[in-house]
Amino acid sequence: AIEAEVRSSLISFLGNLSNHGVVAAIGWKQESDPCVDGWNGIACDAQNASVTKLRLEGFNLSGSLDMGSLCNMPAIASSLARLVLNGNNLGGGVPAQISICRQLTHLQIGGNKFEGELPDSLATLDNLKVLNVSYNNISGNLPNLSRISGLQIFLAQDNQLSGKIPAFDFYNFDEFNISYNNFSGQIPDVQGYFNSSSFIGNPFLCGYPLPNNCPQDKRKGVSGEQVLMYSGYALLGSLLVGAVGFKLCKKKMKKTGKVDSENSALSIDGSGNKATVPSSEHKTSATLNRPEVSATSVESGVVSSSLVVVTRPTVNGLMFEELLRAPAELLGRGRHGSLYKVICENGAMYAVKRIKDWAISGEDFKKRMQRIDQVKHPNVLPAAAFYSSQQEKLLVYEFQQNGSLFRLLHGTQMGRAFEWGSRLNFAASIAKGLATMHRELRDVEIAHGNLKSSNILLTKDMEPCISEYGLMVLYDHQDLTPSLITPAFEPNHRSNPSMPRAFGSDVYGFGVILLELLTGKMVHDKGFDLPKWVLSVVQEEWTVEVFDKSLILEGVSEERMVNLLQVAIKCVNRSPEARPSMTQVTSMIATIKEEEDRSLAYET
Ligand SMILES: Nc1ncnc2c1ncn2[C@@H]1O[C@H](COP(=O)(O)OP(=O)(O)OP(=O)(O)O)[C@@H](O)[C@H]1O
Repeated sequence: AIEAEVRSSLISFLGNLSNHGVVAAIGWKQESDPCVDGWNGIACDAQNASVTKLRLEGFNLSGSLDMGSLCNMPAIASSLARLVLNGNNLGGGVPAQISICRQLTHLQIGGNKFEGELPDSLATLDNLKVLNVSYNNISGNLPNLSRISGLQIFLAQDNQLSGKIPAFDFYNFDEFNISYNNFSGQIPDVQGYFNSSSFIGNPFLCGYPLPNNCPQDKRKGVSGEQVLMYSGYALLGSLLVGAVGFKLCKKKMKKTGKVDSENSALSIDGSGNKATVPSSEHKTSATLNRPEVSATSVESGVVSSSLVVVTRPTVNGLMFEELLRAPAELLGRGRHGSLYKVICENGAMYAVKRIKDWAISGEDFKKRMQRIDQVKHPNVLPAAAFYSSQQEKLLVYEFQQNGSLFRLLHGTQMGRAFEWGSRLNFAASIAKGLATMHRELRDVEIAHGNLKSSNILLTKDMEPCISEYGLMVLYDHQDLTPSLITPAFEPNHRSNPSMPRAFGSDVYGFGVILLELLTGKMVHDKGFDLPKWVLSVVQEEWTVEVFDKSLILEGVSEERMVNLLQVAIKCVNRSPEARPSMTQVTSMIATIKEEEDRSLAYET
C-alpha cells in the first residue's frame, strides 16, 4: 500500500496546479489507495507498492511546478519513472529539483507555457529515454544532454532555445526535433538519421541536413566542395555549363572561341572542362534561392533548348534553365561525394551526384560514362547527364521516388510486407543487371565499385535498379571490412582466377545484399559485421535464427532460404578469386527460382 504521506503529497501536488475540484473529480482521495483503487493518471509497480507513473495530460493544469514536494520524498524519487504533463497551462521555470527524481525515464512537459532556461540538472537524469519540452517558451542554451547516453527521443521544437546543439550521437535517437528555435552554428553530424525537418526554423543554424551551409573558414580558400555547399545554383550552374560545354557550345565555340562569359557569373573554357564561380559569389549566398547566378548564365542565350549529355526519351525535354532555377536539396554526403535532389518547376525530379576526389581526367571520365551508357539493362539506372571538370564530376539521374532497397529493408517502411517471392525476384533481377554490365564491360574492367543496398533503387513499378554504376574506380568492399581481408587465398577454391578484381568486389557487394535480403539485418550496425556474423553462425552452431523473422513467420521453407544463403556465402568469400562470377550467380539464383516455382505449383 502507498503511505499516507505519499498520498497527501500527490494530492497537494495536483491541488496546487488546479482547483481541488479536479482532484476530487479524477478520484484522488486521501483515504483511498492510488494503486489499489486506481487513481486516475497514476500507475504503480506490480506489487502496488510504489508509484511509477504520473500521467496528467490535458488536465488544464496551471501554475508553476513544485517538484521538490514530490521528488524530495524518497518513496517517490526512488520509483517515479514517468512524469507526463503534456498539454496543460503550466508556466514558470522547469524546476531544477526534477532531477532528484533520479529514476525518471520519461519526462514529458510539452505543450505548456514553461519559460526560462532548462536547468543544468536535467543532464544528470541518467536514465532518461524520452524528453519532451516542445511547444513551450523555453529559452537559453540546452544543458549538456548529450551525456545522457540512453536518450532516444528528444523533442524541443517550438521554443526559443539558442546556442549550439550539443554533440549528440544521433545514432541513438528514434526521434529528434529542435525545429523552430533560435539555435545557431553548425549541426553536428546526423549520420544520415534525421532530415531537415528536425532542424528547420532556426535561422542561424547551418550545415547538413539543412540546405544552407555554414560560412566558410576565411583562412581557407574556396574548395570545390564549399562551392557546392554554398549554393545549389552554383552546382547546377556548373552542371549547366558542363552540359553546354559538351553539347551545344562545342559547335558554337568553334566559331566564337568563347561563350558569353563576360556576362556570366560562370565561365567555361572551350572544352567545357572548367566551371568556376568567383568566390565572392558564395560568401553571401547562404540559401539556394539566389537567382543571380542562373539568370546571367541563362541570358547567355546558349542554354535555350534541351541540353542533355546522354539523351533518354524521358529526359529529352529536360530544360537546363529549369534545372538551374530549381532548388537543390542535399540528400546525403557519403564517402564518395554528395547527392542532391533537384525538383524542376514541371515536377521532374533529378538526383545529382557530385563525386569528390577522383583523379580521373575529364576526357577519361567522359569516355567511361559514355561506355557505361552503351550497355542497357532494365535493372540498371542510366545516367541522364553528366559533367566533368578538373574540380568536380557530376552525374544526373532521374530521381526514384520509391527509395532504395536499404530503406525498404531497414527504413521506416519496415513494417511493409516484403515477402520471400519478391526478395528472390529482387535478387534475380539485380544479379542479371550486374552480370550484363560485367559481361559488356569486361574489356574495360569497369565495375560498379560501390554496390550496396542504398544504391539499389526502386522504380515506380517497384522493380530494383542498380544506380551509380561505375562512379568509383576499384573501390574494394574489403576497405570497410578489414576482418575479411585474407592475403592467403586458397588455390583449391579458385573459381574465377581471371575475374578482374573490381568485379570480384561487386560480387562481394552483391553477396552482402543477399545477406541483407535473407537476414533483414544491416551490414554495419554499430560494429556489427553482417558477413562475419553470418559466417560465424553458419560455421558454428547452425540455427534458423539467422533468417529474417518475417520470412520465418511467412513460412518460407528453410531449405530454399539455405540455398540462397549458400550463394551469398560464396559471394562473400574472403578470397576474391574464389567468388563466383555474376553470370554464375545469376544461374544459381535462377535454379533456386525454378525450384521455388515448382514447389508453388505443387502447393496449389
Ligand atoms: N536517383 C535517385 N533517386 C532517389 N534516391 C536516390 C537516387 N540516388 C541515390 N538516392 C538515395 O539518396 C541517398 C543518398 O545517396 P548517396 O549516393 O549520397 O548515399 P550512399 O549511397 O549511402 O553513399 P555513397 O554512394 O557516396 O557511398 C541514398 O539513400 C540513396 O538511396
